[in-house]
Amino acid sequence: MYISTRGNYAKIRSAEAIRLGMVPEGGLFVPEAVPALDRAEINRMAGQSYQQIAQTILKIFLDDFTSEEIDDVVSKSYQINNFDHPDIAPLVQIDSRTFILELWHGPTGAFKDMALQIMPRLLSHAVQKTGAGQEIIIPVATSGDTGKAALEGFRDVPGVKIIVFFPFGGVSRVQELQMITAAGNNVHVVAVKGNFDDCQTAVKELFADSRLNQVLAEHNMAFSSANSINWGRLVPQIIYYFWAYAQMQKKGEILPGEKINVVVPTGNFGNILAGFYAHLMGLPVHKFICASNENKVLTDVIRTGIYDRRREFFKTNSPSMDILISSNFERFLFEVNGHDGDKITKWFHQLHQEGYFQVDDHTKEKWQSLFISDYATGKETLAQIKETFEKTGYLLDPHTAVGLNVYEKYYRKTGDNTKTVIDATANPYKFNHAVWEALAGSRHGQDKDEFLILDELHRMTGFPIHRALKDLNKRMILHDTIVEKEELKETVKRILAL
Ligand SMILES: N[C@@H](CCOP(=O)(O)O)C(=O)O
Repeated sequence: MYISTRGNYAKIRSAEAIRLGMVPEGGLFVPEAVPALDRAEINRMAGQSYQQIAQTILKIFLDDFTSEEIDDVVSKSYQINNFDHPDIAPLVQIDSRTFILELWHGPTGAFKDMALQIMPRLLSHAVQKTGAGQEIIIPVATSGDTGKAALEGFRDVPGVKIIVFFPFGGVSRVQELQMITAAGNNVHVVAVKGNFDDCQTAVKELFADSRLNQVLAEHNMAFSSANSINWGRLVPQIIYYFWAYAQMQKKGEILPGEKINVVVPTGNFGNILAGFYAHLMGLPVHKFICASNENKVLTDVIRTGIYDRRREFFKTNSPSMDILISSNFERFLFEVNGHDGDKITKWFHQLHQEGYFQVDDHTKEKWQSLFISDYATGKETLAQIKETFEKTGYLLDPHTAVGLNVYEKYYRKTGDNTKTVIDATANPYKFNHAVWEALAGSRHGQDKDEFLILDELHRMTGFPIHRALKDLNKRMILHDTIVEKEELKETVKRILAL
């Protein structure tokens, strides 16, 4: 069963949680209890395919779906037409202790595809199961990657309309083009004069607006979410942590039961939280290393227990992590403080009203031996891309470079030789200007055409061009709406003709 992090909603089954997206009154759905996998089952995964591991994990969490339904969605989602690598998420070794988990082989070149290729199928089943029969409206807030992955995943899905809001000027040109050229008879893309937090806050307000939800219901519509606030987005992300562990075991890099480190560059805390759920299920993890860019609200809260968003918002060269209000930290706090919904309600109310909260020492102690946090500046990010390429021939995107940079700092400080998996969250060619600046050592490329740079980078590095980016500059612009951040609700009403 699924419960609300704020204790303000009845227990529901997974299909209902996925259909609703988030708790309408505020709060996120989480499993009432996290099921444990026994050691033998985790060891068996070393001989299994990505699809088999996916089936195991999904069946545990989505037990109101039939086994046939899960098998069907898994085989349709994680297949070679959707992912350009037979491993789905290949694990690449770059030195004796460091392994890069490439999560960007899906259709849009970002880790979001790992969940957004399967989630639309889960949502369609969820809608049928809950008998709601309404048209599902999915407002999405994105800092660049979720938007395109959701547009791709939900394109032409019957009974669904998707409206993506991205910060105008706050995403890379490739990310922007991927979204504004998105085809499909049910997709809308809107640029917002604001940052990601403005988009995400406004989207959450739509869910909480009872009058608007009533009007929607009168038109036989209902909101759901494709962001990681939806449990249906998060649960598929648990799979790849077990997969990575299984690959390490299979390659003989670790012994059964040996602990690994997991490094996650993260802004909305969803990706690292999925790893934490894997750990709660029994995945042997020594340290989770949470890596931020200059918007280091997560680094600070993990270190000090004080969540404070009253700070300057930086536009960085790892824009997908330009986030100060990290939705999934709420789920994390709920797990570590023993499901105390009252505390969560108090803290998140204070965050909303006053811009900060401080957790008690007891709560902070619960994560301090397991979680490490640090951040990389823009300059360090570029230097990491260059250094890694020169040393290993491996090309990092800026977000993955943030992860590796933070990990290297941790390694220098501790000498911890534990084998380490770093989530590679995006294809480097989604961020050509930053990668060019890193490798060429100058900002000259900033004024150059994005796709000329892409070609030059390709020539320089030999790194293959992701299929999603090949003819992106030749596609027609289909979405050109730009709105003020205060106009988001009106925009939704206009699109839906309410
Ligand atoms: N980094 C994300 C922000 C939204 O995160 P999500 O995991 O909640 O969808 C993005 O690229 O849009």
